[in-house]
Amino acid sequence: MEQIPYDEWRASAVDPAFSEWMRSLSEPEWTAVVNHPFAASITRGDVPDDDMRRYLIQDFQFVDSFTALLGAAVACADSFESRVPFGQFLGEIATTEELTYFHRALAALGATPADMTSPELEPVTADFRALMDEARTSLDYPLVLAVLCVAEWSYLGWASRAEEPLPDNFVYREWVELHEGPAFRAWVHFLRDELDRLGPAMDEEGRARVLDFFRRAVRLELRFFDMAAGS
Ligand SMILES: Cc1ncc(CN)c(N)n1
Repeated sequence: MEQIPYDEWRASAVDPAFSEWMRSLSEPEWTAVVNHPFAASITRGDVPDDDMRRYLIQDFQFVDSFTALLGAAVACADSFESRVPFGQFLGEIATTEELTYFHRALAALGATPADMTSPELEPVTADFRALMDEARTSLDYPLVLAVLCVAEWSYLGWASRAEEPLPDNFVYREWVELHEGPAFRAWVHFLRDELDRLGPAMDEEGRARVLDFFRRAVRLELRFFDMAAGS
């Protein structure tokens, strides 16, 4: 999509938020992620076991780098008020998502301990980890935010399309619930608000850099679901 400078774009935008500028410039991939057939299949609970196992094994490796990236956000956020939500979410991910959900879901899907600790990384998983590591080692708060925001906002996008009743099988139901609901919405809201606060004060070059990380993350989200779907 053509890259319209933020200042020009916001003059006529319905929602002039910086995060919305980046999201709209990440089409058509953004819409392809939130409407991805694999994600829709999760919400219905009808992913074949082998595919769900492969996806979660790879995602556990994603979550490892994602957790490190949250730590970087605590370190490089520009105020105490901004550090706190990252610390809170870090605590949740380390208990709910990592320790509980992944272990139970992968056990239910027949994964071995080696699948969790040392699986062969799919190319997209390695590329996603490399992007998160690049953002983490930059310790550049807007870049860290861009990658975190894509990961969480896009997941809220597909998970909020789930129809009630959610699947009985906890592997699917809990994965949807982890990415939906008031607390997760507030978290995504916070990430977007932070970008919306910082973006307008940046110069064009700085914004282009944040946009580049945002777009790369969106493309990786799409490749990740494509990998999971075996396409
Ligand atoms: C690939 C991916 N992207 C995002 C999320 C949401 N934390 C995730 N678990 N995995």
